[in-house]
Amino acid sequence: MAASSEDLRYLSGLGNTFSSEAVPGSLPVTQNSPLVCPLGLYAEQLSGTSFTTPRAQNLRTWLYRIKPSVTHEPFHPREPHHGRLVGEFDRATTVATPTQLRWRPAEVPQDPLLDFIDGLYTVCGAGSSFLRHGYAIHMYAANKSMDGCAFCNADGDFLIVPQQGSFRFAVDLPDGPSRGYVSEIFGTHFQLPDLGPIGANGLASPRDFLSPTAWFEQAHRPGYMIVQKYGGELFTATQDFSPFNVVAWHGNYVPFKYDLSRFCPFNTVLFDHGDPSVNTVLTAPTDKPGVALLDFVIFPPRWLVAENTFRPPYYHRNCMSEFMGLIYGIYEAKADGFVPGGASLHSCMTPHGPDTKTYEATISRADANREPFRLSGTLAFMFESSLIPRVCRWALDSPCRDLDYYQCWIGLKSHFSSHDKNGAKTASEPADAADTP
Ligand SMILES: O=C(O)Cc1cc(O)ccc1O
Ligand SMILES: [Fe+2]
Repeated sequence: MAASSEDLRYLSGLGNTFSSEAVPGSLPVTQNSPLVCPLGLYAEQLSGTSFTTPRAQNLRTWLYRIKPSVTHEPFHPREPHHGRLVGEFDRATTVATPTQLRWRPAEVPQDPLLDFIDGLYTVCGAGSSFLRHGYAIHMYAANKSMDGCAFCNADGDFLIVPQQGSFRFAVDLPDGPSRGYVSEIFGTHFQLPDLGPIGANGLASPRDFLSPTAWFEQAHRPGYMIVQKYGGELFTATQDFSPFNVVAWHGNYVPFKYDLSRFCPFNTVLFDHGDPSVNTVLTAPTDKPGVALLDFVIFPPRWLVAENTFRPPYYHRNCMSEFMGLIYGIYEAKADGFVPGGASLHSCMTPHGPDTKTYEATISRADANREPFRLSGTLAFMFESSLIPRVCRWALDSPCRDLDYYQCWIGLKSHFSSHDKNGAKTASEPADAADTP
């Protein structure tokens, strides 16, 4: 049995410490671990950071369960094992490539039936879940709800971006098939970015992050399967009850969901194209200030108003690596080939930017680019990391791979002329000394 959507209630606010009880009086009030918990529940602490992590980053939750998580048969490697998940990105498992990569969307299969776990496969990543440093980027296509089965991840935190369909955890598919993207971060957690000079408000607001309230099912469930992801591998163990048996809880280590349409974008209002960091929804920091293990950045509908400016993304090479996906619509830098459900990867220092069609259309519509323009009906995103990803062999060999991707820039022709019709300096005239880098 799953909770119907009417049963689902949420608590609002990222980073808050919450309390929730499904039965009045089920949450111990003056201590975490009483000799006997109210209503005969078991107390269980879930630690998301080391015990001694400084208070501002410390994450833990106290759960009051009908039976504790420990009550299960031994773990075994999961069978059948599709073996397309990676937790350590080394030469044995993955490939290094500076090539611009792009993939068409994976078909959501009719057959075989795949739930979220079987439909999940790693595309690329860096580091190691064992060393608690790094990340993995996965994609999934699923056509079946998880039934009598729950997923648990010992390796890291999942940030799931459904592109099609809807689901809830353990992944039920109430409206048919689903497809999407997952970033997984090892050894750290997502937080809201600092806002700097933007001030106290803007971008993603803490109150729009929703965490579920306590909810439980009590029935005897023989053969309930727990799938544990550990070191990039899957293990299963059975138990005779549902793990969704938390009658009460309190703490700040909680799952949350966020509706991207709530994002309040900021942008340049006079000239030039701002850097995409201004659209960061969540960031997973490293120890170096301003250097992310993984930023989740979006390119939402918004007004483009910059004057005398090439408004699409600029051509660039970035020491950060950029994995992109498209949820719906057309991405502003690619006239075609980058479609909803597809993906691209531009690794550290790999040149990229608008395709030829976008460049030519933009500069030939110079007048139109002086008018405010509402970019509508589109939502793209980027997972951006300071760690260079290695790519899974099956992703490189996938029939969805767009081997002609590079062609989208081959048509970029020289527009250079030594006589600038706007009267600016020409190539034959040396620049002023002060202008010389
Ligand atoms: O490469 C991309 O399309 C993402 C991106 C968008 C943008 O507006 C500026 C820089 C950047 O990397
Ligand atoms: Fe980029």
